[in-house]
Amino acid sequence: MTTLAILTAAGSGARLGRDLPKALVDLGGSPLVLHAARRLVGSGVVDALIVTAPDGLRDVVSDLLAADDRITVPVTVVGGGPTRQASVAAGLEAAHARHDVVLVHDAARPLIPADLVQRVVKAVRAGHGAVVPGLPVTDTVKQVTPGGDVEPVVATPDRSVLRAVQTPQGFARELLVRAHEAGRERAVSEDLAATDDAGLVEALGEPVHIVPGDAAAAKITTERDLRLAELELEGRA
Ligand SMILES: Nc1ccn([C@@H]2O[C@H](COP(=O)(O)OP(=O)(O)OP(=O)(O)O)[C@@H](O)[C@H]2O)c(=O)n1
Ligand SMILES: C[C@](O)(CO)[C@H](O)COP(=O)(O)O
Repeated sequence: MTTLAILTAAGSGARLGRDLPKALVDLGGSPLVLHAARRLVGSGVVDALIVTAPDGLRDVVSDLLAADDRITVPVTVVGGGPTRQASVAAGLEAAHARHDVVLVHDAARPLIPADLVQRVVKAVRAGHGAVVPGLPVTDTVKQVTPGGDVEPVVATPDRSVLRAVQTPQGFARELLVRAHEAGRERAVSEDLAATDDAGLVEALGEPVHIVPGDAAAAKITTERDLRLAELELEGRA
């Protein structure tokens, strides 16, 4: 019974707008991918890592992880695909079948607390095949017909039943493999691809469960998010 984490780091970071891929952008002296890898390993419940790296940067990512003394589990670095879904699928293909639980985590969420990782793994090991951390939605949410500067509102969903989901998402390995195989055709383009792995499990008709998320696991998409992560790291958030 071992747990593998697939750490997605192959995105370009277009919305961050730096001249290097987002996973390699510095946060408090270390690149995002290293923060995320350290915290996954530091949780004590991850036995191996597979990292998806941008084209042409596999060696750079490999060397970074190999040089860090906090990365004490075996690491494999694979090339990513054109979408996050394709990158996770590439990671899964490289996964050894001995790992019965697989976490999928974004390098873009570098500051995950150990207890969040532990909570997800514990719920999968308790028998839930797909487990996702989520936070209550605090804004009122409107459903619109998108397009144009002024969009018509269609509905106001009841926010008490909504959760904003994060990573790491945890899965029984065979369920995640089945979900990616069934959704394979969607992985080619951003328009079709699932934005998270749990979505592929839902498409199979299999149950997905939510455990409490953590604000510290926020995703870095823009410069503002990076500034907030700096504050979080300094304990000032
Ligand atoms: N083809 C891709 C696209 C994304 N990711 C990873 O998936 C996570 C979530 O993606 P996102 O935050 O959207 O990252 P980017 O795609 O890099 O950002 P952007 O959309 O702004 O380019 C990130 O850790 C990113 O590295 C990946 O491994 N392979
Ligand atoms: C998987 C994810 O982190 C869950 O919130 C997120 O959907 C991935 O980010 P993206 O910007 O939608 O690719």
